[in-house]
Amino acid sequence: MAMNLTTQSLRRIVASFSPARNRRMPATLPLQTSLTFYEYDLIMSRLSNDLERTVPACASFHTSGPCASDRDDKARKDLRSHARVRGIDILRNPRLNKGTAFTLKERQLMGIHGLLPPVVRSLDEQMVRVMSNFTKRATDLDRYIYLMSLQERNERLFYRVLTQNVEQMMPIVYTPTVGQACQQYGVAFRRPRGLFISIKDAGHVYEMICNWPERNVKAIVVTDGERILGLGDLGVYGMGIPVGKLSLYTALGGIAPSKCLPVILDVGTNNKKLHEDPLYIGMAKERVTGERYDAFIDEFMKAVVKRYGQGCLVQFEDFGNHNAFRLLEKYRHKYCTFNDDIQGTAAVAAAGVFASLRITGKKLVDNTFVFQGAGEANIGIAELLALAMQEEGLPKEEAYKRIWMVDSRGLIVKDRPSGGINQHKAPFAKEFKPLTSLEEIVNELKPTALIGAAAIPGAFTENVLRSMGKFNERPIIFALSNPTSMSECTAEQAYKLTEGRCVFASGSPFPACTLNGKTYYPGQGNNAYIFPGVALGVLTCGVRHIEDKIFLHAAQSLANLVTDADLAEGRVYPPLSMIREVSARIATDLANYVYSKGMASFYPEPEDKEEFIRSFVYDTSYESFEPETWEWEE
Ligand SMILES: NC(=O)C1=CN([C@@H]2O[C@H](COP(=O)(O)OP(=O)(O)OC[C@H]3O[C@@H](n4cnc5c(N)ncnc54)[C@H](OP(=O)(O)O)[C@@H]3O)[C@@H](O)[C@H]2O)C=CC1
Ligand SMILES: CC(=O)C(=O)O
Ligand SMILES: [Mg+2]
Repeated sequence: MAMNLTTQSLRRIVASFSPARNRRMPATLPLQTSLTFYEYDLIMSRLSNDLERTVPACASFHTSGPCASDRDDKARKDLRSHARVRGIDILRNPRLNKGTAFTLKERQLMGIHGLLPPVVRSLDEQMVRVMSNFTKRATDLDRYIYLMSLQERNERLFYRVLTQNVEQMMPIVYTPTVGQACQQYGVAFRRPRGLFISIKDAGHVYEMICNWPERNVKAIVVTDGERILGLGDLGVYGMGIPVGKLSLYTALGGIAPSKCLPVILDVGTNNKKLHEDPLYIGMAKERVTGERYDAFIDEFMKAVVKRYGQGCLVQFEDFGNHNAFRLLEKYRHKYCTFNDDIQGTAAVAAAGVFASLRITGKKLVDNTFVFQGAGEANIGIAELLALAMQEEGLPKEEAYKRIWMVDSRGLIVKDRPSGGINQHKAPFAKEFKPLTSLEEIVNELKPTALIGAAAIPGAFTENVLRSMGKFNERPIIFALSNPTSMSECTAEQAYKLTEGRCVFASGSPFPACTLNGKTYYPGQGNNAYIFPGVALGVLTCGVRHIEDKIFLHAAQSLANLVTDADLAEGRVYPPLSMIREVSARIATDLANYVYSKGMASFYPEPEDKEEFIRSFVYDTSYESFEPETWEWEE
């Protein structure tokens, strides 16, 4: 039963306490409440003690009882924090701070009256000020720094701004600007955000994780900074990526910020420029590799489970190729984990391909794919497309036959004189002559789809694009490399050189492009369409191991959300303005799927999956700290 905590009922609680504490009694509060600071403080500390006793660290995303919903969890956490924090410290705590939105009564109760300008503003009014400040900044990097400082100051306002202006904000907190911010992290750095664990701390990783103030973390994005977007090894400067990805966990997936932890594992950097950078904030030494590296990652994974439980999701992000695949294999059946660059990217690209088929009118198996790049992203996509073809009844070898890959040494063919074919590339190697130029490869193979993820800017040359237009009525061209500076071609080049016939998507956003009076809206083929929804589904349903079929399912779910109107405008993804809804729908579809396959561990199985999923979505409205408005279950 919900109960309103009135001054009267609070008084009753006070009466039941022992007034043994020796405290100064301040003057009674003005305004409606007649509680004294003494009474108020007593209640808060009593609540704090009770909560410490009664709110256990949740074993899963949601447990029964006090953590039944995110909102309850949050309200209790606010109470706990509130109980300990008073005065100026409230304003310094981004999770509690509401800035000028604190009411007069809250200001008086919490000891912050006079520490803010006298005006009281609503969240919407605060947003107007933020947007005005945001647009006045001279560069995107300035906007990034501005938004990060807002996140440090007032978390709810930050997320309200982000969720209500996704199209405008995503290119700043995410690709491409986050790439620039990482490159200049030494300058952009203001306050540390997330957990920095150095290999020098090996042996103490658990204790360091325990230093993180949140006790109910459910999602970690971790990197070692070796392959940050297509920008290479940025070492600890890569911390911008877990921070940015987790902002999207909350803004797009609705996972509360208190449940998210960004981590950078500092094992050094092989980027010589950083060794000489006086502003570098990490270990300016060559990367540690081999057994010591592996033991460090193992220790990290064990420490995560020890601190946050087996259900804590660990998303590997922007690891170097040589570690990404083997760590995925090592941990995928042992922990709740996935590699976003391999599996998340696979799902978003496959979804784009599935949606494209409605334009080209072809079946998946009727396509010939050429992948430029045979790394994490493209191997992931190729494998998932091969799996999708097998699901359509094609034998595995036949599926691989339709997929051609190109790496830094050229077309991947059997017994290639230049070698370099590892176990991930081998299934795609063909009996064919070795070719090195992409133009030549496209002319020989006449692919229906060309997918680039090699971080070679301009790799889709004029000749390549024209050839794609010559061989196909509706060529599929995906330029997936990030950030924008690494893109294989621009949207404009792709549309112009194929007379507006191509089906185009890019990893980083490109503006709409008008050609012969028709406007095309290029879709953003970025894993941001996948990981927030998958994470939400996995965490709420208690999925322990994230199989590839989950990503295939997410891809199909995303493709199904593309409308005919989207396709008519040239989009193979729903518009970014819909991405929050998309994430909730993917999570709901996943919930249905994982329960039907026995992959969920949260029981009893919720009847209405959509309502179940949506009940966890983080609410960006402010919590009231006026005791009269509190409600909780008895
Ligand atoms: N849109 C999205 O959602 C995502 C985009 N990406 C982007 O994809 C890009 C690649 O990432 P990832 O796959 O993880 O990186 P990897 O380092 O794992 O792979 C890069 C691949 O590119 C190949 N390559 C390098 N030079 C050339 C060349 N001249 N011609 C052809 N191939 C070449 C490499 O060849 P070799 O094997 O011989 O070294 C390797 O196979 C990045 O820009 C990244 O930002 C990544 C994840 C998600
Ligand atoms: C988008 C992403 O994950 C990448 O470019 O690495
Ligand atoms: Mg990535």
